[in-house]
Amino acid sequence: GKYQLIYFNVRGRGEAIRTLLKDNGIDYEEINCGNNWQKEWKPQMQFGQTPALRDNDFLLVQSNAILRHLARKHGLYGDTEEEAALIDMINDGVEDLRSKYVNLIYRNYENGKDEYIADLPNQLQPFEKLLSSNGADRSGCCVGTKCSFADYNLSDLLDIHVVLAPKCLEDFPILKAYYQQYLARPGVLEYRETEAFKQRPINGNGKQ
Ligand SMILES: N[C@@H](CCC(=O)N[C@@H](CS(=O)(=O)O)C(=O)NCC(=O)O)C(=O)O
Repeated sequence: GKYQLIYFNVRGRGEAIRTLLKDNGIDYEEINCGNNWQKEWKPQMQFGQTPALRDNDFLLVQSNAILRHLARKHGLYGDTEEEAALIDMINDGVEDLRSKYVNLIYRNYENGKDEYIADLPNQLQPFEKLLSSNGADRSGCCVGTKCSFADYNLSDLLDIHVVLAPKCLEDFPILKAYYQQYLARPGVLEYRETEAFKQRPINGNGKQ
């Protein structure tokens, strides 16, 4: 049956999942759990949190576990064990920066934004270096020559940081080209032109 993505109407930790599904032509149903979160949805979730993916009668939470589950099922996890390990490594690096971003947005935006943006080059440099060794600026793939789930997560991370700090990729030509390759993917381009994408806030508190 069809997958169901259960999340709030925000990009947040769901957008990499949505873009992976859309770009790979994988049909899914979007369920907005914001309407009755506390009573109906939160109690069903293993950690009381969302996003969640329902795969028939299998319910999975944790955004990175969802990305990996879809990657295993749909061939988006590299071609060798080493590639899979590098994809995991990069995705974990994305998670580290995403967690810092989430903390800024929800707990320290007014006082922490300038310092966060000043430190952003230090956070992006490792990705620039990692992607400079395999032609990711041309292929759009952070590992090997085929897109993986980490590409959707890393590209979404760059996407939300370009909103926060528009010039943040100016000193990172590889990352900038890699991000442009992502935006030019037919499936991504098409999805980003939908009203569903355009009207969806990045975060739940209106800050970006
Ligand atoms: N580690 C989890 C974090 C999930 C999480 O923090 N979810 C938030 C929503 S969001 O921050 O991802 O937008 C949530 O369910 N909050 C509601 C609640 O905790 O009751 C993941 O990666 O999925």
